[in-house]
Amino acid sequence: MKKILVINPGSTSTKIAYYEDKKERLNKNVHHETAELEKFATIADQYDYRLSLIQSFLEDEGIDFTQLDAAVGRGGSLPPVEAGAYLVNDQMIDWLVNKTNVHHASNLGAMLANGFREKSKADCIAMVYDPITVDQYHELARVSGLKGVKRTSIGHALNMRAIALKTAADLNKPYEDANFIIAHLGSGSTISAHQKGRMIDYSLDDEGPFSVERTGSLSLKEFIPFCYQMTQEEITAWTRKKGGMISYLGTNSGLEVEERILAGDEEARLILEAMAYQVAKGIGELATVLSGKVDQIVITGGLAYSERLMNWITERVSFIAPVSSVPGEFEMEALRNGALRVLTGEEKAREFE
Ligand SMILES: Nc1ncnc2c1ncn2[C@@H]1O[C@H](COP(=O)(O)OP(=O)(O)O)[C@@H](O)[C@H]1O
Ligand SMILES: CCCC(=O)OP(=O)(O)O
Repeated sequence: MKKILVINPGSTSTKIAYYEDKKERLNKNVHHETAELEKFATIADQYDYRLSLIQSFLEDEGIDFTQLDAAVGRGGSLPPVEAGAYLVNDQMIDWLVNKTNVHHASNLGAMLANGFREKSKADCIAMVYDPITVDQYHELARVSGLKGVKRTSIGHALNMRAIALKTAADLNKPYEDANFIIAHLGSGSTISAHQKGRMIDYSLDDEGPFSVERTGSLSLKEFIPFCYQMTQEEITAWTRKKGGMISYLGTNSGLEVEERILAGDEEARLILEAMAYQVAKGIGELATVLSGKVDQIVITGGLAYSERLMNWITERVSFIAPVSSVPGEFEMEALRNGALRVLTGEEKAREFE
């Protein structure tokens, strides 16, 4: 029996799960107070705080973390990498702490997994799976339109690949023979074009549709003047934490917006419908990347629970391919499955270099 601890750090919480083989023994979302996290200057500085909080939580739940076979974390902003498993090593931690310029909570995944590996038995491994920087872009997708400005593949690779594999299994078609468009709509959003088992292009929430907190694409001529009124940190926070739906409606909660629409709030309806409209445009754009050969369109993430949003998107894109939804995310299971495949020798974990 393989004992696996899964750690998925988010901006306001750390999801943790403990499995014995595929059996889930614990699955919890440990919430972090904003005031607590604001005390730390950087994401990496949150390490000790999150580690001890998770440890006390595991102790309270009677989970023995000294006998783990694997501690697996959501992979953060590594340099562009192939999909799959990566063992945590000193180079990886050095990159996430000192070198990356994408400061995202997932960067703590490798560090926290390593922290629990150090507390566990000698043969326990620490690894990450399908980090946010999985890069399978094809050559054309890398050209941005301005030399020197890169198009980078940074998104919800873990959940999108898990959903793609699930969809392929549901359709009884090998993933390597299938073409899908998978839209992850959570706090952030990524839409991905999967061609024969590879995510060859994305429509992201900093260059495609807006999400609940992020702006999506903006008119450069309208936006450039703002860049002269703020620091780089301020403008990054504004566009990534205070953009999109929250900038119009003051909330990042799709649930609250649904309630407002039910109560007759016309602005709430307009903005949610505009989000659906932009997501549909993103899907349409990626359908051209696949030359219209799309087996299935799948909407996932928390917003896929919204029937209203699903209907608005489906109305516009169902001419391309059948549309289905897998609400929520399957990141914990995907991390567990990756660790299990490595522990059983079905998949080889790469060394990060
Ligand atoms: N039934 C629902 N209707 C509308 N929005 C929902 C529903 N359930 C969850 N959401 C919204 O989904 C978003 C969170 O998605 P989620 O995938 O959990 O994000 P993350 O894991 O990135 O924080 C929130 O805006 C939340 O309010
Ligand atoms: C940075 C790409 C992945 C991402 O946006 O994740 P969250 O939505 O969890 O912030």
